[in-house]
Amino acid sequence: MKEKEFSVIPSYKSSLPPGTMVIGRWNGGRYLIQRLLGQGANGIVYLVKQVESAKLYALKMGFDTIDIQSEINVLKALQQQGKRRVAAERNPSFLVEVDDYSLQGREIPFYVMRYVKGQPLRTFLAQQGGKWMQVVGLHLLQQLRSLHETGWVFGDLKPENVLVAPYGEVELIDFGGVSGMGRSVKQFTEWYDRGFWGAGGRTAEPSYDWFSFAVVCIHLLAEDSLKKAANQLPQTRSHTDLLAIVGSEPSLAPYREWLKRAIMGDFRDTRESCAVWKELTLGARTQRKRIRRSTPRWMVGAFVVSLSLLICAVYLTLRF
Ligand SMILES: Nc1ncnc2c1ncn2[C@@H]1O[C@H](COP(=O)(O)OP(=O)(O)OP(=O)(O)O)[C@@H](O)[C@H]1O
Repeated sequence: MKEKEFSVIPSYKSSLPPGTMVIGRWNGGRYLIQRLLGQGANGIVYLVKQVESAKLYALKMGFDTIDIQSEINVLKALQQQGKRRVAAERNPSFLVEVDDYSLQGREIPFYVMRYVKGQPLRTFLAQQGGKWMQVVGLHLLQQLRSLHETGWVFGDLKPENVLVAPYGEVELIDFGGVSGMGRSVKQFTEWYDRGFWGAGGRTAEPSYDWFSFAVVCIHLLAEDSLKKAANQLPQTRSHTDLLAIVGSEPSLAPYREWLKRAIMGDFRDTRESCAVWKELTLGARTQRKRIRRSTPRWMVGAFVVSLSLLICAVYLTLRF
């Protein structure tokens, strides 16, 4: 697993102020820093304006050349595959430019990517409500599906790596953990790692991502129970704890069948996992609608009373 903490932060790892102009050493691209978007173990991400086009982008400066280069390689490969696919369903131009920036005598590698206007998954659900998991989950699985179908596994799937736009569209960010199918997962985070739960190996395969996504759901919808289970000793901790949470937490009820199958790695492929998710969540929604649409009891009562009064009135009129 990658080392995620730094004891002393050297100046090139601290963020640059807004207004700083980043000029690429090799391509000469000019980007004006607007603000910091986020900072992780691998680098710092800024919102920048490309001077030539005045367009907004996200620019990531890496702390480690090898790490950022492997991230760039994955993005490039995905880009190529995106272009090759007849109608690349998504905008293929995620990666815009790769270059180095000279700062205090150091060459800092950076890449420019599409700016994703969205909120981290946890913030989005906290603001919009847990029910949105149905929509967001499907979009996320569809993203994983296109990744898997092109031979990649996301690996380090966790709430921080998922940005959600206002209508629930999802964008995965941080491709540092993406591994080719069949290789070893190169970056992971304990709770979402199936090895941590003794539920399987760390080979990059679709089931690795299904498992992580299942834990993401449990984390966001039943956090206390997950914390309790994760804090057990490694000898006692196992995926059966996760299955028990899934079986007992009411907030997970709409996803129960999907979660159990994901934890057990029990889908044929990610296409099937999308279909099952869709069926379960759509099923739950139509059922709710049906219940909401059925005629309220008071209305039925009122109708019966009015009908009886009408019959009496007609009877009395005819009689006299
Ligand atoms: N394309 C983007 N558009 C908008 N915001 C972004 C984008 N890419 C990254 N961010 C923001 O920057 C933060 C850090 O980015 P990223 O996760 O790529 O860094 P990292 O160093 O690889 O992090 P980690 O420690 O999770 O490995 C993200 O959590 C997100 O808030």
